[in-house]
Amino acid sequence: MSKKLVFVTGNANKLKEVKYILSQGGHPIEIVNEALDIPEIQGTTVEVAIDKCKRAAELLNGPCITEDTALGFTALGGLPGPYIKHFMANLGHEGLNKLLDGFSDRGAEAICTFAYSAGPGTEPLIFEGRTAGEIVQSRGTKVFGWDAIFQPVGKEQTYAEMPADEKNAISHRGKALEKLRAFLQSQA
Ligand SMILES: O=c1nc[nH]c2c1ncn2[C@H]1C[C@H](O)[C@@H](COP(=O)(O)OP(=O)(O)OP(=O)(O)O)O1
Ligand SMILES: [Mg+2]
Repeated sequence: MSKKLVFVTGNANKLKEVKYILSQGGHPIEIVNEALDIPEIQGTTVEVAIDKCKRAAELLNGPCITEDTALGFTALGGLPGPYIKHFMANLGHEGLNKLLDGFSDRGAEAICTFAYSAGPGTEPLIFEGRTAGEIVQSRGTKVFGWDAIFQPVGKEQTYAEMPADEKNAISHRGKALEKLRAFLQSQA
C-alpha cells in the first residue's frame, strides 16, 4: 500500500533526499511536492518548524509536512542554527569556516526538524533528527548547501563526499524521517 503525502519545500535537494528515503523499505510513502515559499519566523528550531508547517497547512487547506534544517556551531552556542541558510548564502563555505577560526572547537550539529500537520487548525507534530560533526575545509561536490564542510563524527568524509546511501544512513534527515515513517505507519 502506498500513501501520498504533500511535502511543502522550495528546496530541490531536500525533496530528492526525502523522496528517495521514503520510497525505500517495505512500506513506501509517496511524496507530492508543493514548492511554496513559506515565511520563516525567528526562534528555536522547533518553534520555526511548527510555525512553518501551520502556515503551509493553511495555504494548502489540507494536511502536509514541512522540514527545517539547522546547523549549529558548538563554539557559537548553537548559532547560526535555523538561520544557517542566510549565513551560507552570505558567507559561503570559506566564510563559515572563518567564523570558527578563533576557537579550538570546530564541532557542529546538523538538526532536521520535520513537522506534520493533519490540516489547518491542528497542532503540528515534530520529528527531529540530529547528527554531530565538525566544520572542515570544503571537500566534495558543492551541490547541496553546506554538505561539503560538514564531516560527521567518526567519518573520514564530508556529507558531500559520501555516496547518497551513506549520508542518508547517518544524516540528520535520515534519522528524522525514520521517526516520521514510524508515525505514519502507526496511523495506517
Ligand atoms: O542536508 C543538508 N546538507 C547541506 N545543506 C543543507 C541540508 N539541508 C538543508 N541544507 C541547507 C539549505 C538551506 O540553505 C539551509 C536550511 O534552510 P531551510 O529553510 O531549512 O531550507 P530551504 O529554505 O532551502 O527550503 P524550505 O523551502 O524547505 O524551507 O540549509
Ligand atoms: Mg526555508
